[in-house]
Amino acid sequence: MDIHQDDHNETRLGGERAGRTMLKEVPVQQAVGMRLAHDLTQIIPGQFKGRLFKKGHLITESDIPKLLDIGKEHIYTLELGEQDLHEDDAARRMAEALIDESLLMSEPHEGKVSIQSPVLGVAKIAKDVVDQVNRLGEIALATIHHNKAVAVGGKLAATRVIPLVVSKQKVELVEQIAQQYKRTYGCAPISVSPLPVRRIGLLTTGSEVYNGRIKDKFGPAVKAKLEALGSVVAEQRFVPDDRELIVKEIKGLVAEGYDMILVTGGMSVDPDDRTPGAIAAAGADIVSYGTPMLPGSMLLAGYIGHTPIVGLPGCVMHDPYTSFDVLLPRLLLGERIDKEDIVALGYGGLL
Ligand SMILES: Nc1nc2c(c(=O)[nH]1)N[C@H]1C(S)=C(S)[C@@H](COP(=O)(O)OP(=O)(O)OC[C@H]3O[C@@H](n4cnc5c(N)ncnc54)[C@H](O)[C@@H]3O)O[C@H]1N2
Ligand code: MOO
Repeated sequence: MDIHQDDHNETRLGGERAGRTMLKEVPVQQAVGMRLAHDLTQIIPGQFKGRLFKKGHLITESDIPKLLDIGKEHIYTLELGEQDLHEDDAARRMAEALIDESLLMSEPHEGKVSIQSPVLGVAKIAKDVVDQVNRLGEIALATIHHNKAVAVGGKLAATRVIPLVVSKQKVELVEQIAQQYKRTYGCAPISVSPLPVRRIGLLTTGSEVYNGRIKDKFGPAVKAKLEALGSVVAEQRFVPDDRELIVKEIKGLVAEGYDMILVTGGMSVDPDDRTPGAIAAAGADIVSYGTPMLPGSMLLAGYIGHTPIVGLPGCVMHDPYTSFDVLLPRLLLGERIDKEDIVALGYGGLL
């Protein structure tokens, strides 16, 4: 947007357009009785970052030292042109256009509108749309990653324009991009798929655990990860490092009709690591043994019929974020994982 300085204290936004916005700079000492044109921010590192004064605040004599303390020697008075939008309204309109109507939208705060999830779910974010919108310039649309789990009230996205005032036309372009996406895909570019409650069958391998030499640490770790996503371990069984016994118990868990089977331990290169072979022998279609993500490289993902089966390597027991944690939200939604999903883990997958 063009900004033309008309004289010492008046700024015109929008060049020669009709209905242009007039911004006037007023020294704070002369601003008593005027209203602020936008939220004003204070930052005290380590202590405070936020709104000190709200848009529309009526300036009083006692505000003057506070304004000077945050470096404001002038304030703007604003006459909004009919072809322009204030940053608060632009942020609000962009958010309304882009999000599913079930999502929670904040009031503008320092020009920013935040979008939160009303449910425990999985973020569904159209990256192409986010890129298209941000390519327009003067706009910030920030989101979390597609397919990330999000808690109730968890942040999904935020919108803001860069200048105080932006042309309506630019916001209309955002609305058109969002409309086009909705027409093509039948859903908003930013939405959440609620996580259903799934019942999981867990098989823990390892003779050292089975024989009581050490206490099981996999069970509690896997239970915590599933519970955080609203699902439950319905049953945990234990087996020593014996291929035939592992195959038998996998088949037993499948017969119980659980939504997903997880098999822990024995996933790497030792002669006692029997789990990948046993999963194959139990009749699984293997999508991938191994993922290009560290931690979680020795994970196996496959299906027995429609039931996902995942071999979990040792790291899942102690690392908070592994390839399992990336795939888990989609597995719980019932989305089919394919080889390309595994391939995609490599870029950015070194933690
Ligand atoms: N030479 C190589 N070494 C390792 C490789 C490799 O490719 N070459 N891969 C590494 C990766 S990655 C992982 S992850 C680990 C472990 O993988 P495993 O799934 O085979 O784990 P285990 O050998 O069965 O056990 C490792 C460790 O964890 C303890 N464990 C296993 N299950 C339980 C349980 N339920 N509760 C408590 N503790 C458990 C086990 O006793 C071992 O101490 O291999 C790397 N090494
Ligand atoms: O499967 Mo390992 O987890 O990369 O540590």
